[in-house]
Amino acid sequence: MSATLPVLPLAHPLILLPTGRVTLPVSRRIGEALLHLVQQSEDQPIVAAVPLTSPDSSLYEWGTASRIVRLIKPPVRNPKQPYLLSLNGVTRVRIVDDLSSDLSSGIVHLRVEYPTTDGVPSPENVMKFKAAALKLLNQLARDTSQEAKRESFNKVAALVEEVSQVRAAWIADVILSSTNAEYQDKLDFLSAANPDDRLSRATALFMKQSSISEVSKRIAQSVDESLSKQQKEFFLRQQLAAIQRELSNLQRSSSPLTTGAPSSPSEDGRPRSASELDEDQQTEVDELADVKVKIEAMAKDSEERKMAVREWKRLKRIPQGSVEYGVIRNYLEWLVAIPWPGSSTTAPSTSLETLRDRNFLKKTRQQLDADHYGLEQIKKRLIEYLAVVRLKALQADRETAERAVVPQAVVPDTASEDPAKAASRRNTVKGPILLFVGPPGTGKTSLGQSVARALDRPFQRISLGGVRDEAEIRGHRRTYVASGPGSIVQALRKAGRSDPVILLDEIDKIGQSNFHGDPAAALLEVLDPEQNHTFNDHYINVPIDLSQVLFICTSNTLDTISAPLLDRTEIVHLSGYTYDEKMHIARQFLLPKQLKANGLAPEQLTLTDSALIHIATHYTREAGVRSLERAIGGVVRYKAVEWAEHLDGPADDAEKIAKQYKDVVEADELEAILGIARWDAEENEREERRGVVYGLVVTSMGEGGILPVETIAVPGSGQLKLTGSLGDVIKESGELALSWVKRHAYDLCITTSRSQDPLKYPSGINVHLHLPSGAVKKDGPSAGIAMTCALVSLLTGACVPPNIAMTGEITLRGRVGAVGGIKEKVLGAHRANITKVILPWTNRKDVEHDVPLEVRSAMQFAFVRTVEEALEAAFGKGTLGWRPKDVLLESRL
Ligand SMILES: Nc1ncnc2c1ncn2[C@@H]1O[C@H](COP(=O)(O)OP(=O)(O)OP(=O)(O)O)[C@@H](O)[C@H]1O
Repeated sequence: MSATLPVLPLAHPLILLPTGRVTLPVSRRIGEALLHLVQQSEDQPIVAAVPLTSPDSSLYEWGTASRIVRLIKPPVRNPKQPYLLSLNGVTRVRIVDDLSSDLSSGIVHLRVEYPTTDGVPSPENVMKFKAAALKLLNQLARDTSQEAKRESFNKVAALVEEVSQVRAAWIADVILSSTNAEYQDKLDFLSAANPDDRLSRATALFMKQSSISEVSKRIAQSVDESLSKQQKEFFLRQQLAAIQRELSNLQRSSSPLTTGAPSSPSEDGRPRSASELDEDQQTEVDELADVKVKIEAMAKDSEERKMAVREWKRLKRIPQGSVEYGVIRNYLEWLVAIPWPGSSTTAPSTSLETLRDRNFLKKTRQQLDADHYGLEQIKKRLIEYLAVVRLKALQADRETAERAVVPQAVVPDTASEDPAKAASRRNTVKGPILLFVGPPGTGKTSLGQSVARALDRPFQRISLGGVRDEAEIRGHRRTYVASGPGSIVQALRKAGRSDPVILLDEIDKIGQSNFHGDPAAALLEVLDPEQNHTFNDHYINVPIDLSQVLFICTSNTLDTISAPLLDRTEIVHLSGYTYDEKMHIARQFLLPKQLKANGLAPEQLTLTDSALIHIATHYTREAGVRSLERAIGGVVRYKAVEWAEHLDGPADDAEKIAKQYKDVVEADELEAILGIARWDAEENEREERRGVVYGLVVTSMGEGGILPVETIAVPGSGQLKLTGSLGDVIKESGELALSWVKRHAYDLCITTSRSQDPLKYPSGINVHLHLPSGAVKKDGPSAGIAMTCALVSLLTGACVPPNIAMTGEITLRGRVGAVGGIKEKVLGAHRANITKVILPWTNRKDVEHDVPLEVRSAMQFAFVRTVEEALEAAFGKGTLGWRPKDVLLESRL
């Protein structure tokens, strides 16, 4: 039978077998011709899909009559895209026309012949075909890892088994059209129209396919084998190392005479390796053995143990030289180094014993007194705190003991215990978290150390100043190159116990949330008793229980600490020392410490009281004692050199007497030893000037001091200019002060009528108000009265003496409101030789409670309620010429 069919050439190496299906892109021209065809015919039109045997050759003699099942036009917005054509192969056709027809002009119509493809193949051929097909299909099903594929192979296999003799050739077409046989084989198969012929070709092809897949499997297997050989080698090497270790142990224990081996143990008692080249290998083995022991010591069924075992197994599988090996080993070393509470290698806690001691509080007091002078309030607070810690620990201990006594059946299962309850039980061991706030050098860190000593726990300090990256606290994930755990885990490892005292230094300087995460939030998790029993370090990746750790925080100021963090702490203020306290600290602690550090005996150097006070007043001006310690250190070092020269000096008696060593340092020698006193110059500079008044401040370091408020008048039109890195609040204080002064300019006799603006009368001026140290940021409302006094001084010409300093917020109505940091400010003023301070009336109690008597008695205090009272206290009674009160106006107001 023959017919004329439109011929679709299939680009090399595409081929469509009967029963197969293909989707291919076709050019616009062919697409349009096919579309025309589709539109013309009622049914799915038939085309002859004929392969091109090579990219530029003519048509193959055989093709497949196929139905067009779908033709997709390119989208309108992109007409250059090809058409998409889906064909379904129906039956073989042979072209009986000219095979070299010109195909470039689009679809050509050629005469084709339908060969007789039906007929029953011989049973022998069918049997062979079935066997080959089943073998291949089973093999394919076995080798594939995809479940769906396996199922479809099995289905086809079932079909093959059941297929009748008549349909056998058809199923050969089905299988071949979906397996990836070679192109040439498929072409041959296409040309086989006779069923017997088709079956025998298919059988040969299937056999070829299954032998190919067998060979490739064998290759894969041999690759696998060679890999496991590497692993085998690794294990053998490990065993070899172990055998070598045992052998050298044997050698060591037997006498050198009998063995004749020159083996001597090394200093640490380990056998010395035969060659130094083996030393590394030996330590490696020892270290790994150590890790193993520690893993075995971990609590059974604990998370950390599971993780360690898993990683250990992985380590053993990996070749020793690989990068991954190093990473896992490093991780394991960290994991086992953490003092896990349940591990038998973790140092046992002695603190419970210490807490049980009846004299615990007495001893603690003695410890605190031995380490620090003064600080009565703080020591009292610490004793209270430690008493609470003790009570709670003992209570928790009692509860545990009771739980152990109750028969097993009644004891609630800990695993099924409510986690909240478990947490609260854990929390009972702890008190609140202490936060020491104060200027540098006031003993915050050393108080933390004293607490650790009193509790007999290891002490670790983590400095948080400048920590911008969350990973510094929490560690980097293991996927990072050179990752490691965060500072908390490092501190725990160094402490070696699960209950150390950890001092988180300078929490006010921790970075805020940024693209490196939020370090403050990580810290919050560390400190929060609700969360910290499952602290998650990114590197370790096993929850770590921090509930036994006693955290103490220090900071210089409270301003930059986030509210949630503050909320979790109990604040203890250390405001700084008076001169008297500094003298005692210097004599009892700093001088002996420096003498010891510099190799002098106490009898070899004495500093007179006047010398010590001179150092404290003229060479240092700080709330704490760190500079004082440094200056004393300077004096001691100077004398140490003199002493050394004296010892090494000439033997000649006369000269020796001339170079006599003097063991006392007087105040007048200090200039020769320490240089010119820094603070002398500043004091001399302070003078009485129009428009300048001294305010009281607390710096960002928490240290009190004085700060001049300077004002000048420049020609202008009544503007106020504020400079000195001022924040919004302090700027508003400046404007408030000016408004008050303008409002009272007439009363202060600055203007001659109420309607006149003092900045415009008698001539136009601008006022420039500046707070020096321009680079330091300043803010807050407490400079209100100082600014008002400075403006009044500028506009009236009256001056405030330089020994007066003041602080206080003002309101628009002229009231003076309370401010904070009174103790720091007054102590700072005292250090700066201020003799009179003006403070808000409402801060009276702060002075009485907080300021030491020694300072109170050395200074004069003026507590004021209104700006008028402040002006009177600053300028002196009667200095400012107040106009008699305008009774009428006041009553109208
Ligand atoms: N009351 C005191 N008695 C004895 N020594 C003290 C006292 N206060 C501070 N010191 C000593 O002063 C030195 C500085 O103290 P420390 O390092 O504790 O200061 P700090 O407040 O932690 O400072 P920073 O805020 O800068 O960390 C230490 O050598 C400490 O022993």
